[in-house]
Amino acid sequence: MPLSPPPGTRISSGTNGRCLVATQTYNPGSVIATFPSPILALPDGPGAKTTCNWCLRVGSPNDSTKLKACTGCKATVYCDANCQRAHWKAIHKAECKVFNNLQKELGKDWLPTPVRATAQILLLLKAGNGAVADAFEGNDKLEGNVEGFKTDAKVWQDFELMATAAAVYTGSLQNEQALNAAKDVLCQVQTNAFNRLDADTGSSGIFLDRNLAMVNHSCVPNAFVGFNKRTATLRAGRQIEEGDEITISYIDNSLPGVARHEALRLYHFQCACPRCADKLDVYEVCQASPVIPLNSFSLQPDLEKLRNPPIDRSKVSKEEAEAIYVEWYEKTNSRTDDAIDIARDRWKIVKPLVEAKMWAVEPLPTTILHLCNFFQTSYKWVVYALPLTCFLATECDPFKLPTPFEAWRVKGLLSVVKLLAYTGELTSSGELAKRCPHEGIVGALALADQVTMCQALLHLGIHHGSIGADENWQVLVDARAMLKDLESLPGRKKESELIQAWAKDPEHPEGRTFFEEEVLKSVRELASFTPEILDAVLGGSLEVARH
Ligand SMILES: C[S@@+](CC[C@H](N)C(=O)[O-])C[C@H]1O[C@@H](n2cnc3c(N)ncnc32)[C@H](O)[C@@H]1O
Repeated sequence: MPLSPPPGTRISSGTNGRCLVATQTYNPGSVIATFPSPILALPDGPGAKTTCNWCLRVGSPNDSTKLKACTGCKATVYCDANCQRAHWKAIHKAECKVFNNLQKELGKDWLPTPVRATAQILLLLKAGNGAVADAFEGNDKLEGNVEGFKTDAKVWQDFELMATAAAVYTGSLQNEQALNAAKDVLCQVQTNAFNRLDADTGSSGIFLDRNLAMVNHSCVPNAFVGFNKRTATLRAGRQIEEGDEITISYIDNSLPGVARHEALRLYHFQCACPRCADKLDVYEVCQASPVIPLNSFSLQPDLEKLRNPPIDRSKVSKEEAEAIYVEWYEKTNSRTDDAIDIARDRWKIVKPLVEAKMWAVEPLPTTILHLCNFFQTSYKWVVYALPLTCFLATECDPFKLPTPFEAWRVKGLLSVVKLLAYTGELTSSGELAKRCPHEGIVGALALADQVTMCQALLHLGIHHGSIGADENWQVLVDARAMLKDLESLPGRKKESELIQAWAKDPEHPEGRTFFEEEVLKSVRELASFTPEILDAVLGGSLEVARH
């Protein structure tokens, strides 16, 4: 069967191989296509025992609906009999034997993700699955970049081992030709499968759909992909005109060039997008972004600031910024010692970016996020995480990701809500001052209407989350439930009406003033403590408990 591009698109061929082209216009956020029947959708290696192997729901320890193991191999788990039956029919009937042999012969009960994915494809080919044969062996087969992978001796050695393992476990290793076929499949999987990064849980798995795999990469893409269970959705990130090539980013495109090019090595091409060609940093990409106006309904509605960020470029050149990233990564990324010691060493490295106020240039936002995560795991310091999340949501994320409906922007907003719900309780029980020695934070929270703040942030998160993600995204479901609870609180009629008026029309005069006075002002005040907290904690003058 030839490729069948979704309605509203066509497949074209050019210098970058095949690509997907729009045959109609798409507005920012509109769905271009959904892909509900992937060839591969599996959890990461050991995740096979903690994630439903069919619908990919991640189990959690406090989950009331426990995942049940396959009684045959005990190596895969499922939500219920329906998920198990569907997986059995699709692949597990053949795969169950593989896991059984693996346990008998090697005492192992999981396979590394690329090995399991390759094994699944080999089993489906063996069973005569036509769609899989078309995708992996037909005239229009998936790109594998085999010659490219061979040029890196270390990578190729790993690939030979993984392909051999998949061929042995599936009983396909009859001869040299069969081994080469397994290597081809592995290369095709590596080139075309998506890391199914789950914005709820962060846990990933992989996903491969033959038509979705036709979308090429750009570091300034016009579309993005989201995952929900076994379905991928391709959405426009900005306006796409008829005839435009649809592009997505295969990597974290907010990273500096040096890191993006390293991540793209796996795909064997030199990216020639404007971001790479003109060596643009995040601020320059943001300044040129056509979606800036969408931020008028966001926590950074100052569009002028997005167009002219208050940074001092004379303090750090682009080359220096890239060198900072490399030093940060090489010196601290693989360390496993005390989180605070690592964070302090990172702080020394990122200092020039701080002086230049380039808060959105990586690795500065990640350095702040790591400290924020550290605070959140500590009973004594958790309140300090609030200013940091406010800062990330106003000074980092909007510049890194100017599209306000991207899942990570929405998640950033909702992290502020979670912390406000916590500090709100501490404030009303009179515990806040006892728990938090920072007078500025305590004072700001005493004056703030934390319920109104949560309510406004939930409106923002629900509005943008509904554009950028599926309606049943758990983050959205939870946000809606929380908003409903807050809106039913007694004695808050006036506040609720004003926030609802603003949410309906961000230019509503009283609604907008109320949002600016009661929400933005407090968020900005809390965020303003961040540089000083970072300096005190990471500079070493304020001792924090170690883990
Ligand atoms: C997922 S496939 C995309 C479809 C591919 N063009 C094809 O014809 O099958 C990924 C491969 O497409 C090519 N590719 C994707 N984006 C590219 C780009 N921006 N420039 C050059 N090649 C690109 C690379 O060979 C990459 O490994």
